[in-house]
Amino acid sequence: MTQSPTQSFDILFIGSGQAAWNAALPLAAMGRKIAVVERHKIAGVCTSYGCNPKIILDSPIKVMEDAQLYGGNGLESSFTLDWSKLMAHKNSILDPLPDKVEEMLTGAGVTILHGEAKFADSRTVEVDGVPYSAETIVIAAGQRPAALDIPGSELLKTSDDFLYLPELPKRIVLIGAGYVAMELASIASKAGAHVEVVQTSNRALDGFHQPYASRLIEKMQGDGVVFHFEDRASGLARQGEEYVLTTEKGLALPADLVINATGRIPNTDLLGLEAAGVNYTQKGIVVDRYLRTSQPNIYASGDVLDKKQPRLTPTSVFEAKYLGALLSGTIDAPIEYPPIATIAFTLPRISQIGVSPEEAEQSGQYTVKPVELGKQWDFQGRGDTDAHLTLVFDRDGKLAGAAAYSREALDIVNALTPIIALKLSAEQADQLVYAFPSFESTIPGLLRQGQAK
Ligand SMILES: Cc1cc2nc3c(=O)[nH]c(=O)nc-3n(C[C@H](O)[C@H](O)[C@H](O)COP(=O)(O)OP(=O)(O)OC[C@H]3O[C@@H](n4cnc5c(N)ncnc54)[C@H](O)[C@@H]3O)c2cc1C
Ligand SMILES: NC(=O)c1ccc[n+]([C@@H]2O[C@H](COP(=O)([O-])OP(=O)(O)OC[C@H]3O[C@@H](n4cnc5c(N)ncnc54)[C@H](O)[C@@H]3O)[C@@H](O)[C@H]2O)c1
Repeated sequence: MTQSPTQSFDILFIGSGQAAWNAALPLAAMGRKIAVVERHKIAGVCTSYGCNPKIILDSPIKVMEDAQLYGGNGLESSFTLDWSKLMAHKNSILDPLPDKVEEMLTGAGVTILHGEAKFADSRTVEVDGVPYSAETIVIAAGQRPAALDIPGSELLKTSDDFLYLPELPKRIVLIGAGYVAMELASIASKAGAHVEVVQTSNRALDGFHQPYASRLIEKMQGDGVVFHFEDRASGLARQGEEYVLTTEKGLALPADLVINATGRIPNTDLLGLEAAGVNYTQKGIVVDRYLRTSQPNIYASGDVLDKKQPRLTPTSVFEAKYLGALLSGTIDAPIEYPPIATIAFTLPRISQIGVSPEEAEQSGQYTVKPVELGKQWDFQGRGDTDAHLTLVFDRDGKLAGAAAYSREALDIVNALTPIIALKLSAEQADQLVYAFPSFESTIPGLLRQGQAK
């Protein structure tokens, strides 16, 4: 029997998430022969197991809490959250998206290969054992939840499971207090579950402005979330209908669901990177300033990279767009990352961009100005009375960073992003006429604080 010749492509992407399709699409539109390999759902984590399902589940919960803040002030609200209906609503919106993204890609001429990709050599990728060759290969394989090495670990669930729960369990224990654990704790507790958090250190949301993380912990404790700090999960067992999580300090926490949220690891282990000569560390694939790996025809983008930038969807999109331009020959310059806004979608939210107040204090090169947003009439009107903003100004008095604690922290950080990224001065901001009333309309006034001695 004659073997069919190996199909070849100009560029083959491993993974179909934001870090891949935002490059694959423009390159295909330019006439390049593109393949995208995906072993699971098309469009990756953000679409089905990350940002999108999380925010659909969070949104009505925020509406409930926002409305409750008007209690006694003209809006008497009483809501009932039906988790199963909310989950069905979320699924009805998001379940069709992978097919829609696949149609969009194939419509542009991209070949989708469903299966597990593994390098045979630096120009050949096997998909479920079938070889395909490509001149250029982009690794955009993302991350997955880290495993926890404790007895009974096979009983642990992850955020992937939480985001598809048909019913909300009565008692949930979350291991970890990073983005994933804090966001899920916020949703689950407000939706009616009893939530406990076991965390190794004495802090939550590492990397965020810690006074705000402490405020958030207090607020969540007030909502009934129980935090067990400076402790570690040591074992999980099933006892009849329930689970019991034991900890190193001797706690035995009964629960209906135990979620491991102790971090995410890069999907580098099954790729056969040695066969391709691609260097990587435990944190991900090593690239140069052109997102090129140790093998010159192989690039990488998104969460799978070993990088200092936050592993977020906007970072993956930025890298994919950069690669799209680089591989089409439109640009030849190294990647220059702008300041990247980040937010924990808790209630209230915590957001941050640019130089953090902690970095500013350490370097001594900046001025840090606190702003009591919660004392302003508009925040008081909405009941967002704990809202707070910390601004970081550089030596020229320009805004270099900001951290916000507020129900509106998303809008606040997005409003400040162009000011920081474009390094606008107070005088330039004076030329921006925003709609009023709004946080944006206060920005010129806030920027003048950078000039005050
Ligand atoms: C619970 C949760 C909430 C989040 N919320 C937010 C948020 O609110 N905002 C935000 O900005 N970010 C959020 N993130 C992070 C965001 O989802 C990621 O940064 C983003 O999805 C990264 O995109 P990517 O394309 O690099 O990787 P991914 O989306 O992980 O895509 C990689 C793809 O590669 C595939 N793959 C891996 N190995 C192979 C292989 N060998 N063969 C074939 N296919 C393979 C995977 O199946 C996957 O589909 C969240 C993450 C989680 C887990
Ligand atoms: N809003 C967003 O943008 C968003 C939301 C969710 C996830 N994400 C992305 O996903 C990534 C992963 O988030 P994550 O929360 O899984 O990881 P993380 O690294 O942010 O947090 C993990 C937490 O687990 C704790 N921990 C580690 N081992 C432990 C143990 N044995 N017992 C108890 N606690 C332990 C750590 O101290 C840390 O607090 C984030 O870095 C981010 O890039 C982003």
